[in-house]
Amino acid sequence: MTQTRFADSGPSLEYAPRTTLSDFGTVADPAAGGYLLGQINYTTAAADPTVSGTGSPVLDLHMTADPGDAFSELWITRDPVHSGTHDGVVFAHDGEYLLCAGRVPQARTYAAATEHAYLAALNVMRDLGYRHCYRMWNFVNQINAPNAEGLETYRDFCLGRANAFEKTGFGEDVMPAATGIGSLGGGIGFYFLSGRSARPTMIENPEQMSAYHYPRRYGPKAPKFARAAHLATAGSGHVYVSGTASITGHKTRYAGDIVRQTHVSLQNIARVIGATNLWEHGIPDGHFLSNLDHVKVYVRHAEHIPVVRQICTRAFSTAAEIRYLNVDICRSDLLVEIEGIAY
Ligand SMILES: O=C(O)C1=C[C@@H](O)[C@H](O)C=C1
Ligand SMILES: CC(=O)C(=O)O
Repeated sequence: MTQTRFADSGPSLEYAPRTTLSDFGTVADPAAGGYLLGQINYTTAAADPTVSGTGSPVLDLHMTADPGDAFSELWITRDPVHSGTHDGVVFAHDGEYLLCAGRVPQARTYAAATEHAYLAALNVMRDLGYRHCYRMWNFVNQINAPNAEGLETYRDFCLGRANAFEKTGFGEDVMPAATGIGSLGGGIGFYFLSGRSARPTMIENPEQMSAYHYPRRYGPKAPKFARAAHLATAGSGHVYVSGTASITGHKTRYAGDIVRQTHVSLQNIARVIGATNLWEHGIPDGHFLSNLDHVKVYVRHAEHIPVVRQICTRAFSTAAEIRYLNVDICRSDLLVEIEGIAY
């Protein structure tokens, strides 16, 4: 696959859907100048995706055991949305952006069902003309456990995803940013953001091997995602940063050491969004960690959350929305993973 390095990100678009991490159950108010492209609930039980009474996709993810920690991620867009369903996938689009969401029910193995669900979502994007997918999220229950055939569930998921990408040619030029993280139940929930004319630029980290080049020791098919995706919108654009962990090259660093893993994760993010690296990718404006917002911090062990919170509070802006989630990470020796969006 050729890596897009100096992609023409095309004209600056006037807007891109913005999100907010609201208290659970909050619903966007069109009167407040926005339309709800999709609502993702990080909550205490998983459910199949639905289209709400007001015509927005809703996906419930089992991401917390405490109802008090549940929150909703609301993707707000500028124009009225049209919604629909196709083969288990729900979607909404506003003429420029599309959000689609799906779920693969709990199963003994996941590759075939993941491939089918991904193909449904990729077909929706293609058929509606939103070919430029720039961000994917995947929430995989029992992510480190062996499936019924002894293959780690994450690797099983990666196999199905890769097969869907290969069958459609998706990702051959521009790979989206992504997150692939554990959950507390509900099989595999996923949601994607895609644009019609917004051509994302995929961003890689020179300190890390591109995940899609990982050697076979990490699974039969490599994970398929970029370290970040830049969307050229008005101003400096948005940088969607993938889930980022304590990996340099292709190896996990500081196994067992939560403090050092947190610092390496933050260093990786700072490197990806920094001016030097973005310039290398043809993007003139760099960012700092203090520019990151809508941060999700995934921590394997609950007892580590206080120290991770202490480190992240110092690293990010006091204005940043940050949520901490106690879930498994896609490699059994990883203790923490961080994602966010730089505006
Ligand atoms: O497989 C993924 O999409 C993925 C896994 C983790 O490395 C991280 O969450 C980023 C993406
Ligand atoms: C495993 C992980 O977080 C990565 O591949 O970036």
